[in-house]
Amino acid sequence: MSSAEQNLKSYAPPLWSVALVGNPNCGKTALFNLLTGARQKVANYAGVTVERKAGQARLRDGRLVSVIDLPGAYSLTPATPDEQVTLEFIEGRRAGEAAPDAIVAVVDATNLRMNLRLVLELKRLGRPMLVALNMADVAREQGLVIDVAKLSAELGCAVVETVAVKHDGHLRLLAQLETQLATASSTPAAELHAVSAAPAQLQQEVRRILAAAVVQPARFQRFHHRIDTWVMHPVWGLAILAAVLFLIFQAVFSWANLPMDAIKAGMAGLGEWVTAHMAEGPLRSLLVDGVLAGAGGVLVFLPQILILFFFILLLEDSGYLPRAAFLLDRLMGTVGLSGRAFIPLLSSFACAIPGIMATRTIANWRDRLATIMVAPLMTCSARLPVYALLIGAFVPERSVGWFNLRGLTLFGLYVAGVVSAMAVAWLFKRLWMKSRYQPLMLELPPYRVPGLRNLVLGLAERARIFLRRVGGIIFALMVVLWFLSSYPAPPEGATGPAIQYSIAGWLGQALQHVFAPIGFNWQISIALVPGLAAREVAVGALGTVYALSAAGEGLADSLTPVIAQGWSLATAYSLLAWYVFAPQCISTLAVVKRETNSWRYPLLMAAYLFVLAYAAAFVTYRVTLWLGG
Ligand SMILES: Nc1nc2c(ncn2[C@@H]2O[C@H](COP(=O)(O)OP(=O)(O)OP(=O)(O)O)[C@@H](O)[C@H]2O)c(=O)[nH]1
Ligand SMILES: [Mg+2]
Repeated sequence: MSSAEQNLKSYAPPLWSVALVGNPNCGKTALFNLLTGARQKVANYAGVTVERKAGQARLRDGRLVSVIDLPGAYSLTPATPDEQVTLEFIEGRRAGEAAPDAIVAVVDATNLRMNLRLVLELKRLGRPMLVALNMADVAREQGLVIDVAKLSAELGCAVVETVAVKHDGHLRLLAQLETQLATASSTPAAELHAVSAAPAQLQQEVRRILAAAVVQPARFQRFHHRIDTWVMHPVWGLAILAAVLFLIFQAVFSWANLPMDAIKAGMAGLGEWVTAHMAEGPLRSLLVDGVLAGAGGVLVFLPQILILFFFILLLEDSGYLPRAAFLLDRLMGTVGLSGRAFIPLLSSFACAIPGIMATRTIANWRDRLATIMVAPLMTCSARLPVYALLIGAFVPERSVGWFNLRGLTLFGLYVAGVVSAMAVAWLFKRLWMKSRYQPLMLELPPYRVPGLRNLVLGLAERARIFLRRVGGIIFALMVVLWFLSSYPAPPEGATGPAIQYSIAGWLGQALQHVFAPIGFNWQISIALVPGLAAREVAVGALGTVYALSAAGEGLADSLTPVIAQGWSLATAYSLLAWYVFAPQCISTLAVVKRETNSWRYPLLMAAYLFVLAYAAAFVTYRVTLWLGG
């Protein structure tokens, strides 16, 4: 054992730590995932990571190293809140956190001209450093010849090639970390190159290094230029975008039938089995009416959610998204949103929480706030079960020309969310905070064939999150709701279903006064209460409430036919309209509080969304009734 190692042993914890620093979209997170086995989000556009994440990597000799993934930064002069995180962290200025022991500067080997500037800036900090020359595979394909030894000599630190999308693409980096760790305690801070921070001089230095260490291929015609003439065309581009989104919603309905039927049949079978094998009593009712009808009713929507995410992941990894942002920039500019808002808003289709966090890539505070305020109007995946349930019950399975009518309706609901977000943003900027339109500056990544590994991991992650919600918060709320719906038990000689005499029944009747004008019955009114915590709970809650209100015999084995018979079309449409707007997600409000650092904005958000929801449901209900619904 070397003396250096003994030295390290003697001050064992905290672990030796390295931070991954580099330009946006150079593959830091992909590398982080490889090194630590984490599953952080990787996607082909700038600004995916907005928070620092820590993990541990095991070196080949068994020692552990702490690895920190950071948001990408173009330079050490931060322009946006996410870049700020990076700078503060590597300088050790974040409260309660020590600066990393070494920096791994991750660079995109195919874009050294831009990436090396940051490396030179990092170098000036004088900290132990090594360079991971990532995307070595793509560089080789492009015919780029990089003399690693020369580059290392020029930069004055170790340089290793990595391929963050291959399972063994990080081995050289691991080996280098091991070497560096062995000498860590004996190495003084790296010697400083006399490089000035002035941008022009940095650029000159980069050019000099490139000339010495890199042989550019003779004219490389990027194939994405040819695709872009179509995809970014002002007319064809929009048509392609509309077609892509449209196809996704078609697929959500037409592909999901088979697996959904299978899950439904499984749940129904399980319910029958429990009913047959358990004595009648509260426990059986809890299992069948509470858990299976409630949480099981939500589980059915797993296939649709996975299909939606399959497409979102494909789009994210292909490099298409920033291009769509450019296409829509003008449109978004007219309502006062920045083109940079596109990706946060698109992420909000999955869930408003990462969407709101992604607004950290927007430098202008007013633009950022406007984006945060409208993010919950994007249809998050938790609304999908509610939409799907109501559409399944009220919209006939029919095709209109080439299209599936249900898919069409779903598409319409998503469009309603987007259009109202635009309208609210417009009003918001008009009434409250004017800021001038700023043209969009966004890096266009090269197109990439989406990696299977990333896709599979991403889907597994979504499934895990959904199942955890079903098994966690949804399950817990269902049990509470079952309890509230079953007790107190009905008095002797009561005739109606037991739930009418319970606490929940009583609550539902009271709330119905508020909701009657928009056409909600007492069952819906009850379901909205636990649905406040998380949207899809409302579906489970309806399952439980209806299972318990079907007195005795007619146990609702599936919710769809029950509501198809019991509700008017006007009620169903009104509930859909309510769901397009209502702020039924406590976690979203909590994140808004955190990101804006004040209670003012989440409260304002909740208020305006409730008013909007009530108004929209009211109008929808009245108009549908008037039309004879
Ligand atoms: N072919 C190839 N693709 C890579 C490699 N490393 C990363 N990618 C892809 O590059 C894209 C960006 O990867 P990320 O890991 O999200 O990049 P990042 O540096 O964390 O980006 P930000 O978080 O936005 O700063 C993804 O589409 C990855 O699949 C590589 O070595 N080779
Ligand atoms: Mg990242």
